[in-house]
Amino acid sequence: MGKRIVIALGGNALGNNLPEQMIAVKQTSKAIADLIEEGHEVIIAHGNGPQVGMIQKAMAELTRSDPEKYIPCPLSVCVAMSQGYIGYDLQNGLREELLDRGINKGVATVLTQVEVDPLDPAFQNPTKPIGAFMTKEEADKLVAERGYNVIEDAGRGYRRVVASPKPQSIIEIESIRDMVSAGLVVVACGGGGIPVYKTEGHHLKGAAAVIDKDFASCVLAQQVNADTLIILTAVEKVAINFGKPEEQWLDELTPDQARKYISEGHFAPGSMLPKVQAAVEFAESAPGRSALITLLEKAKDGVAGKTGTAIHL
Ligand SMILES: Nc1ncnc2c1ncn2[C@@H]1O[C@H](COP(=O)(O)OP(=O)(O)O)[C@@H](O)[C@H]1O
Ligand SMILES: NC(=O)OP(=O)(O)O
Repeated sequence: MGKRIVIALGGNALGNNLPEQMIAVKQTSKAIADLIEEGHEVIIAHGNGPQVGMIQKAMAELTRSDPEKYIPCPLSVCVAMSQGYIGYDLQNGLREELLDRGINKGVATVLTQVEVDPLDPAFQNPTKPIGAFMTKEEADKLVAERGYNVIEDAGRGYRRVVASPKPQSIIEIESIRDMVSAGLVVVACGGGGIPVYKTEGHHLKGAAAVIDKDFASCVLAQQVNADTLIILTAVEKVAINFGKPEEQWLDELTPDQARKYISEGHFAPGSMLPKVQAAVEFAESAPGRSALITLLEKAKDGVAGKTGTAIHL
């Protein structure tokens, strides 16, 4: 029987620049269409780290070129722009793949706002890497000239980091539910959602942040009452002792085992840790729910129970 599945797409599903994204989305669309063809209801969320960094950099250059003419573009607006153009590519990639298979299903992107707490301590402690990798010299220059926060990212180079508050609720959730019920394939909560908080009356104010898409996908999966949350990334399974000689790939994880491994430091912050945390939160949120972490191209096999790391009670 078909399941309701929320898919969270990682960086390898989208590539690092526009031409890479066009190619990557073709492969991504095949993996998603496989699940739709099997009768599953699919809701898609995705990351935006490289893309939102690129947009923010372009907008900042524009302001620097003529500050009178081009006022600074808030980070929340950059997130909205990233949702728009990633959704555009996903809509077209999926539309084509589904039509090629004789499946006539609408695909639609919802520009999604996600509520955050303006007092979330994450605003004082930027951790979310965005944009391209830099050399140490480039990073030092950005810190000195613009006061940006940068980190050294797992031996791969330096990246700018911004605040990443926890998602609380999805503003457009009713629209998303209605569209899913109407049989549409919905792309929602892109880039973790546009971070907003409530001010006076019904006004929503954009926040200078980028929400983690794994945590936002977990909230989305709960709020659409999904059966499964699938987090697609660049590894087939989750490992303990990752990258070490005693590395061990895991087929299954209970929330309690996951918490033990988290406390032992097996999952890297900013990469595998939020995925395992989101998977545990979803698996524990209601009876019968499970999460799966696997490779993009193994999604179909993962849902069939043949691979990936399944997280359930
Ligand atoms: N314990 C672990 N098991 C498996 N992969 C891990 C682990 N710790 C860190 N990783 C790394 O995390 C990566 C996934 O994180 P990331 O690249 O940030 O995700 P995304 O697909 O969302 O862009 C994997 O490709 C792997 O290199
Ligand atoms: N917003 C977000 O989590 O993006 P990445 O998955 O690209 O880091």
